[in-house]
Amino acid sequence: MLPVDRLATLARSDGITELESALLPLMRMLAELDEPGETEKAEVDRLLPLVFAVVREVCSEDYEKRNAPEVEDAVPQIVMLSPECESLSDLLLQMEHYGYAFKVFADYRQGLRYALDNSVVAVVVSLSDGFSADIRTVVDELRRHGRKWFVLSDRGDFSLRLQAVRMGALGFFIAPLNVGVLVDAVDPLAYKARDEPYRVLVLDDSVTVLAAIRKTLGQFPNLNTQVLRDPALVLEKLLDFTPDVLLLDFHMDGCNGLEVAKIIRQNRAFESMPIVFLTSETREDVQLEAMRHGGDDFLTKPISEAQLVNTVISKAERYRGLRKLMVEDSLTGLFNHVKTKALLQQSLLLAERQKRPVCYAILDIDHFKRVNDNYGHTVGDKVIKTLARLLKQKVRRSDVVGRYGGEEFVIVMFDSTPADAKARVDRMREAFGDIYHAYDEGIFSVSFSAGVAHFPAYGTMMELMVAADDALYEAKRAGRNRVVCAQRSVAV
Ligand SMILES: Nc1nc2c(ncn2[C@@H]2O[C@H](COP(=O)(O)OP(=O)(O)OP(=O)(O)O)[C@@H](O)[C@H]2O)c(=O)[nH]1
Repeated sequence: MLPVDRLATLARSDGITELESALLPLMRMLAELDEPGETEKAEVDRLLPLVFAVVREVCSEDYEKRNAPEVEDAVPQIVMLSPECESLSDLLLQMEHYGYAFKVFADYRQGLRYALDNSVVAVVVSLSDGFSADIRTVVDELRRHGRKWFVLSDRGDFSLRLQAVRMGALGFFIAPLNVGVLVDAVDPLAYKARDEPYRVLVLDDSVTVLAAIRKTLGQFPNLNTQVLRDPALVLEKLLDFTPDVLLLDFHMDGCNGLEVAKIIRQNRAFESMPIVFLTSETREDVQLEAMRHGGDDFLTKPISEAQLVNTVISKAERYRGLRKLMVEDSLTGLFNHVKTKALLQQSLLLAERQKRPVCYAILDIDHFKRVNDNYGHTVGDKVIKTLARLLKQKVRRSDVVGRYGGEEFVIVMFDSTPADAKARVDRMREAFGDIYHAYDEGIFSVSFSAGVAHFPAYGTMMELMVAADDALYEAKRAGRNRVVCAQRSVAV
């Protein structure tokens, strides 16, 4: 095997698709050669810099960071300074179910030291008698060290609220502290939206153009740029990289950008992905024709850096916004039905390729009609939102969690065995059952039932979904508040 072929095989097995794509033209050329002549040597000289550029990118720290395996986030911590430790044990348990570690200190100085020495999301300071001198010192220190803090008080008069605001309190709770209110206040601090860089794919057969665009866009940490020279690999690359914008050369060897755009648009998944043509074409009729066939914009070569960056960011931003609206369920912010199914399909394709297991769970809140009938639709909606938040906090980053409709949710767990999936969904079920939901006159709790099915034991998406549904039905029939696994095992 030639060294270049070996390198490509390694790149493929390690999932470094950029390197594999960069090596392909070189391998094709070498495969056809007996004796390299001057033209071939010149071609090798032309292709090698691209390979080296990819190797440099792959070896960079940034690439490692982007491709690093997932690390589970640490459990976010809330510190409570309150003389009434015992009465807070229930709140402590409830906060744990919402995914928080909750520490209570009766000794305010000790609590302060803990909050300063550890990474805490927020501190709740209980005032039994307004802001005493001691409490003032404590909150001054919290403020000086940039810790976020809230007041908990049994009175909420204007003058006390004013003092709290002046001392930098982020919020004011009236005792007894309602867990839902506390979670609503601290969630945005603990789970700041992760701003993933926009993904930009550039398809151009000129190494010089690719290198120049990569260099310009590479200066922006909010852009993750990958390049491709071979149009034949574009669909695979789009599936793999799912770019937010594609920069597409208008004139390439063997085919033109318009034809590539038409092929891309024939795939539903890429119907609305922005395509920006890179061209030296200035004729209006050609540009209009290209727009008619799915182009969104033109960048005329030579492209100014400012114009390139502005166009890429504005197109990617709009597409992300649009996609968010299209894929999210409006009540819970989870993936909606259509998107969840698409992601399940994607996970199964990947699992098949990589010979890895996937578990699919379907969850349904028990006797939810009664919740609506007894406490009202608004309270019912809150219960749905609470379960959504709990699931979001309990799943791994690689899992997919979606609202399938009504009071039904699904979780797709990649690389998960049935026993592992069942145990995890069971923990979610227990946590959900322990949560108190509030209505006008008191509190109540609810449970959910779930069915879990395993791929490849159930080898198609339809089989998997039907098996999980049947298992859910079985869980309901057996008395609810339980998780049932579909029983078929993998043939060895
Ligand atoms: N509040 C609220 N209720 C909803 C929503 N979507 C569906 N529902 C209600 O959810 C209830 C589902 O009830 P059923 O499917 O009969 O089942 P169930 O009462 O949950 O009983 P089991 O599933 O057999 O345990 C219906 O009353 C729907 O009106 C929603 O978005 N908000």
